[in-house]
Amino acid sequence: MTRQRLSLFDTTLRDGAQTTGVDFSLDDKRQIAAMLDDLGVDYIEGGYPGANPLDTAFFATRPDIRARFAAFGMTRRHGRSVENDPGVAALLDSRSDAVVFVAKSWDYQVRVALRSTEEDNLQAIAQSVAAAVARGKEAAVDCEHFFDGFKANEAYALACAKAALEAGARWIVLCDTNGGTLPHEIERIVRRVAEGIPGENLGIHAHDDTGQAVANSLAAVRAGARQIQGSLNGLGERCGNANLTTIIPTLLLKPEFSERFEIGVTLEKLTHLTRISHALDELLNRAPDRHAPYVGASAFATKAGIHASAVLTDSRTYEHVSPESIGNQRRVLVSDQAGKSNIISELARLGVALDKDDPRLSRLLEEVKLKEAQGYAYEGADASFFLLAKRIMGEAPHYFHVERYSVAVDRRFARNGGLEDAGAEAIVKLRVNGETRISAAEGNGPVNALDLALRKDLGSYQRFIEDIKLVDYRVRVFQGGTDAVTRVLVECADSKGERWSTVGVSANVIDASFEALIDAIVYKLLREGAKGDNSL
Ligand SMILES: CC(=O)SCCNC(=O)CCNC(=O)[C@H](O)C(C)(C)COP(=O)(O)OP(=O)(O)OC[C@H]1O[C@@H](n2cnc3c(N)ncnc32)[C@H](O)[C@@H]1OP(=O)(O)O
Ligand SMILES: CC(=O)C(=O)O
Repeated sequence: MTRQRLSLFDTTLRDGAQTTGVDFSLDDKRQIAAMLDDLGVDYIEGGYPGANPLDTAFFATRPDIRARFAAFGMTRRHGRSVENDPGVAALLDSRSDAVVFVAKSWDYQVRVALRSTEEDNLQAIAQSVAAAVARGKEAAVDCEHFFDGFKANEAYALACAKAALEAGARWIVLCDTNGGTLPHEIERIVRRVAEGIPGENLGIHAHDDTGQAVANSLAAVRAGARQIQGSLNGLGERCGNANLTTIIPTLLLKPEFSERFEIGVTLEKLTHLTRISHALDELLNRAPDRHAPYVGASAFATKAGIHASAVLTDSRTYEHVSPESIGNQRRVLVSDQAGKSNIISELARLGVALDKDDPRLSRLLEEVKLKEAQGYAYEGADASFFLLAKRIMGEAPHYFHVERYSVAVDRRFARNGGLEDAGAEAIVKLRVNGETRISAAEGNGPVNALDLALRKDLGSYQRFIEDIKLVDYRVRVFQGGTDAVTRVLVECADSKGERWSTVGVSANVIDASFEALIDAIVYKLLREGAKGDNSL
């Protein structure tokens, strides 16, 4: 069976710029366009030239991309001619390959939002499209509010779409602008539209206000639409747009679509998708969504023991596609939901072999469950889990012994009550290499001071820990009330690029932090192959 071509239209840089909290720079736009182009989308909508200086500058030089570069903007305004509309002129003058006109297709919106007439709106669509085509641009029309408009006045919504097609638009994009339409409605309406407008001219632009933008896009494809608009990581106005990071793997990996359609993204490029999704978050300074379909860190993470046992026998038992196909990874987590299979798998990842019949494995599993009941969480603290395993296996050397530590917090206030100075001092007394050493340090807070004092003088072990950097510190208080227990997670890195996480638990946040910091150092010493101190 010959497969039909589906066009992918990315609007990360236009509708994505309408996301709350997202503020692209020119350089961000250039980098994202390059990533999208490399991925293989067909169109990159760069923004709205003429609406703001950033987008105008972005369209003043065409980025060096293979994809079609699309400029977005309104049809000519009510009461103006196309020739005399600066907004239309900015679109036509931009260095774009395609122009996407947004046009109302709901008669109520024409009257209320545009304060125009139905007839004038039809003319604005036709005249704007014709002007773009006359300038040698490919034209598309985003029929705003199409589905609500269709339900209210089917004839007028269709007339808007037809006016665009007859004026020469390549794509008539049906927009679920308010995002309230459901998949079965989308499928029914697109089928009806496709009776008068060829499917190869129809696109879908869905918003996620009912959490179904992806389902709505796929429903439109089933009904005949041949272009999908969407964005990376589902960025977009309000709840976002259809998430291309979910749609692309679905089109390539699910036979219902992969057997009927082809897209510009290859299976090889699909293996870059997880990296691209995370790179976008990195640019936006956002934490990646761990639970994102396909690309999230938890998308192929198995926590339950029953699942882990089966996944390790045959991954297809609990995975709908292979994580490698999207460049993601399988993770088998250690927690209170774990069985021996989880433990064996995580130990193997950490380079430790332990047989299923080894009694130390049962002891380790019991200890994990006991500790988790006290508040420890090994799922995000692989180094502490490694140390726990090594201690139970009798393979954890003693390096040093902390006799005591103390921390003082210093706050000085000005006469007007404002904070004048703030800091903390810590003292750590420990035995190492047969000697007692006392180290003091100042820090910007108690944990910082403690960390610096602890790592100031570890005798012969100092050279192994010089390059440790504390890169993340997270505190969670749970159980609530006066019996609250504090869990601290610490993430460290070294100059080799290794990262490891440790956990500490106590009623006291400083004690919990101290425990996590000690684990972080001991883990590094163990990984570096440092010999234990026999004098302890
Ligand atoms: C569904 C969507 O996501 S559409 C995309 C929305 N994106 C944006 O709006 C982001 C960029 N927008 C902007 O920077 C500004 O809104 C601009 C520069 C485009 C326009 O700014 P202003 O001239 O100050 O107008 P304002 O934003 O207040 O109102 C929009 C105007 O466009 C008119 N308009 C809206 N849609 C259309 C349309 N499809 N065709 C013609 N005119 C339209 C409105 O009637 C209103 O007209 P008015 O100024 O006579 O009242
Ligand atoms: C065009 C657009 O972004 C919408 O109708 O939602």
